[in-house]
Amino acid sequence: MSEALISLRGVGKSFTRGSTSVTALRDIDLDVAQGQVYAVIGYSGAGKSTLVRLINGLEQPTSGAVLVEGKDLTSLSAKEIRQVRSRIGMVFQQFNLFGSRTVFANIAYPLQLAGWSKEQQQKRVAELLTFVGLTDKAWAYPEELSGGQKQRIGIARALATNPPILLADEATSALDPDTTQDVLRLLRRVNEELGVTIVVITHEMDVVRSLADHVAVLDDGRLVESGPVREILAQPKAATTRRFLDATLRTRPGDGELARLRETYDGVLVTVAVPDQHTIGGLLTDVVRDHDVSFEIVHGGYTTIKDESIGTFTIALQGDSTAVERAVEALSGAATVEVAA
Ligand SMILES: Nc1ncnc2c1ncn2[C@@H]1O[C@H](COP(=O)(O)OP(=O)(O)OP(=O)(O)O)[C@@H](O)[C@H]1O
Repeated sequence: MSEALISLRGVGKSFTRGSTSVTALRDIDLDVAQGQVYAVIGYSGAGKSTLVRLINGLEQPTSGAVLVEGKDLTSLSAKEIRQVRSRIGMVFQQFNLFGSRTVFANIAYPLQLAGWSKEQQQKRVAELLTFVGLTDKAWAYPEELSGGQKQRIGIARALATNPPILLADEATSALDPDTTQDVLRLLRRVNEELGVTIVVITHEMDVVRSLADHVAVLDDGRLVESGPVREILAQPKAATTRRFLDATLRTRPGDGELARLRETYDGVLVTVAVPDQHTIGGLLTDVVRDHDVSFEIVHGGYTTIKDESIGTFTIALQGDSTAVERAVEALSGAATVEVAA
């Protein structure tokens, strides 16, 4: 049995409509370990919703296997799939609250379905309302709440029966930037304080940056890149990932910016990603001291990822070609380095 809480093994999914077939996912391998916040990012049509429906057992893959807590969903009965689904809390973009029920009744609903007693329900709903900071809204109706408050209630309801996994499908896409940050902070607490493993589906790199520790990038049904967020942000390999980053992080020069820098500055353009705020100065000082080169910082800055920051600086490195090569080698020993072609 794999150690991952969720595993996709060579998963493909096609839909057939009449004589045409659409392939939504191709040969996806993905492992989400217990305790992780794993983001799946992709543009519209990349296959994100299909992936969610496969993980929560609403659809079966055309090929490959989906495992949740070691159970292969492709080999389970409908009843067994329902049991697996009860281990996954769902949070939706449009909140999906019952408008005719109070906040209390919305959160109590899954408890009622699971057969909890009235007293147990009351105790659990009170705990959840405290956790999401909305004890004063127990008797309000969803229409009386702001979008952010609705999503807090959506999260409380998803957590009601203590599922070990939370699947958040574009959970902040309907919210403004400030409210988005509040909800992302709440999701982090869900992960850190309650130990819930979270899979976040999003089209926003900012969500990945503030919340996730791992990320997979989907493009046209393919998983084009995956790994720790810090590594992918520091050195994205796939063109799709770079597009996402160029749109959100101003610290990495895009192709147009690199062309402009090349016209403006002499020397070799080198982009250096450093792991924290205290590294770049010392690193560049050492390189200039040890090698016969000079430099100018021409682009870059710091970006916050969860509570840490990484710096990405583009420098124009000047000197003879051997010295520049050695300097790049020295930088590569201490940081992630990309030399512009
Ligand atoms: N039930 C279906 N029948 C036919 N085609 C489908 C079905 N569900 C999804 N698709 C197709 O599969 C591809 C991926 O769709 P999916 O909804 O998973 O993408 P997405 O990344 O979630 O996009 P969005 O962000 O726009 O929701 C699209 O080409 C879509 O048209």
